[in-house]
Amino acid sequence: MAVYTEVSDEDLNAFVAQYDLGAVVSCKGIAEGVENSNFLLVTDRGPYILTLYEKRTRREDLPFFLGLMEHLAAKGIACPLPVAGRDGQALRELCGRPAVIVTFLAGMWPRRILPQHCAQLGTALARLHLAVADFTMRRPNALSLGGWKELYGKCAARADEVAPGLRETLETELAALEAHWPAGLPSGVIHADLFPDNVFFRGEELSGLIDFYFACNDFLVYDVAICINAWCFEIDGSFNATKARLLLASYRKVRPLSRAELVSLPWLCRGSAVRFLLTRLYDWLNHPPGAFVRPKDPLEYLRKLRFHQTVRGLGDYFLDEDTPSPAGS
Ligand SMILES: Nc1ncnc2c1ncn2[C@@H]1O[C@H](COP(=O)(O)OP(=O)(O)OP(=O)(O)O)[C@@H](O)[C@H]1O
Ligand SMILES: N[C@@H](CCO)C(=O)O
Repeated sequence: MAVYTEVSDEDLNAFVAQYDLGAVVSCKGIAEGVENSNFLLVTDRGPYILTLYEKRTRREDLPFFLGLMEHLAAKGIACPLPVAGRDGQALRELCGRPAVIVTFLAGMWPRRILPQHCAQLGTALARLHLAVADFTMRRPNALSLGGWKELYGKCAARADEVAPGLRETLETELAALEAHWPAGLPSGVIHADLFPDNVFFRGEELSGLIDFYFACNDFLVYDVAICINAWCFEIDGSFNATKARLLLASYRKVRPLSRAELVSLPWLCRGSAVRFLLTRLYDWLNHPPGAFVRPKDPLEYLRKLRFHQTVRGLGDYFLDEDTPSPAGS
């Protein structure tokens, strides 16, 4: 479960006393998530989420993430809002970790993804991209080509322990991505980790987005590629074109995609597959024995990468247009 840092009652009470939230009623560790320690904190004022930021979240990035959530909430995007203490500060420290209390978002993430979830996701993602247009803070994507190469360097020697030939696959793919990565596409702040467990629904309706801790500046359509990988494959590894088509169609109704963006999608899907393959591979290889957080399966993303490598054009995904082939590298 994702509680890396235990918080004593004494520390918690002293921490919460800095806010206008009344007294602590209960505080329970949340099992889900792999990055940070999350607690469901209930005070006299109701439920909140207490997050202690762990290894991969850099302290200097936190003002960007918190500023982004404030900006989005002000624009009407349903997302957690950082709660300020009586001193006006939202970001403080608890048990030696940067820590924040954010508002609680009602809803559940979908355990079984239906096409209508993907349709609503497309709308929400496009709205998010429009809402960040006037957000002025910037954070370069540390997990793009340069970051992938760095991660590859840390994993290469042991990659074949996870799957025979993985080292060579990654090396060849990174070179291909470097040669074909698009340039000059419309850019802005992207969520960059909008997996199903970060999208809440109440009944049939999408009720909010969480977990902005990988948000960064990059091509907006790269976020679409991340979502295609995270939402449009079935458990057996097959690509679900209906889901992808719905995701794309609903996105394009809110934020039209240019031809250049559409044509780039296959390479962006390959890049996104490599991004999650590499972070998962790194976590898999560096997982302390006996740790309670189960690392996610890197090979799921190797299978997705292999699928995208066979794609000859956009028609193989969801569009009828005859577009140039990204394959053949
Ligand atoms: N604002 C919120 N309102 C309600 N529940 C929340 C909120 N934030 C987090 N949660 C709960 O905590 C869980 C973990 O949160 P989150 O996804 O932010 O953690 P993480 O460690 O960053 O995980 P990930 O592995 O997705 O990066 C969520 O699945 C959800 O159950
Ligand atoms: N969503 C990521 C983990 C958290 O960032 C993954 O599934 O690999």
